[in-house]
Amino acid sequence: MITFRDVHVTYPTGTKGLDGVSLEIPEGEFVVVVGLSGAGKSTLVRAVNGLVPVTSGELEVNGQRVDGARGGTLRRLRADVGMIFQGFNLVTRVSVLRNVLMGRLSHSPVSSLFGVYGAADKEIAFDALDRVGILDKAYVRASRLSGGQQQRVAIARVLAQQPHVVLADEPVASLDPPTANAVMADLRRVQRQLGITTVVNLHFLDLAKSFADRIVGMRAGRIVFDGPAAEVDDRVFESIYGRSLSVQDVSTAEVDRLT
Ligand SMILES: Nc1ncnc2c1ncn2[C@@H]1O[C@H](COP(=O)(O)OP(=O)(O)OP(=O)(O)O)[C@@H](O)[C@H]1O
Repeated sequence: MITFRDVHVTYPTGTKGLDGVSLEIPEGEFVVVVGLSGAGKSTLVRAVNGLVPVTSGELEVNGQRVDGARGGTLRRLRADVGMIFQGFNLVTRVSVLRNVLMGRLSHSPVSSLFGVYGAADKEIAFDALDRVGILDKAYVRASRLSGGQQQRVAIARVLAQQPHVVLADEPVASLDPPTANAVMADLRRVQRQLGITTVVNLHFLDLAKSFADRIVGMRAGRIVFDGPAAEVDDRVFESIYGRSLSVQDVSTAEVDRLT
């Protein structure tokens, strides 16, 4: 369970990232956050693992307060919250397996410091690779994989971490539309299999509607819509984006389907 209670984030520049956000995300839900650039989507997601400090209000993850957490408390929290980034953040000069094993760092810090992982850690890493369909790439250098495959490695690394919460900040923004769809389908499938609470920022509304249980719409640091994906119609779209739907708001795959 993730709970925001009247959370404000003000950056040192004075810009408001979040302006009084209250939100409850129950365990096992798949939530997609949408909104214009600068609406506060990344700030919302990054606040959950303390990457962005909360200025005021309360933020709790599985009963643990994130606001004000530091040191060991923050490390324990981050061990339980996996993060997937737009740019994959892999170490591309080493193998896929080594990258996935990095997800075990918070569980076996001493042995992994020396690059030695136990059989149990390797089994977890192989299982994670299998879940995203790239087990055959385990010994391939990460740099040799396509963007979609690299993001699957990043998903496998997060799964190897065995977190209760996964955060994904624009995870498919650098992929072409069919690959973006396939990677979202992988993320959604493993999320359902393992019941991990997942919060994803997405740019395209059709992707958000296809994969979300629930959509949170943001505008100027505030939540302007919160409901099931099926309830997002043109009126809701306008409340989030301040204008009607245009061709730039849907992925190429959706444009093809509509024309
Ligand atoms: N490190 C920072 N320092 C100062 N201002 C920031 C910082 N990060 C974000 N902001 C500002 O906070 C507001 C919310 O930004 P945020 O990145 O959360 O929006 P977003 O909806 O994720 O946008 P995008 O889709 O472009 O990533 C914006 O006005 C942004 O310029």
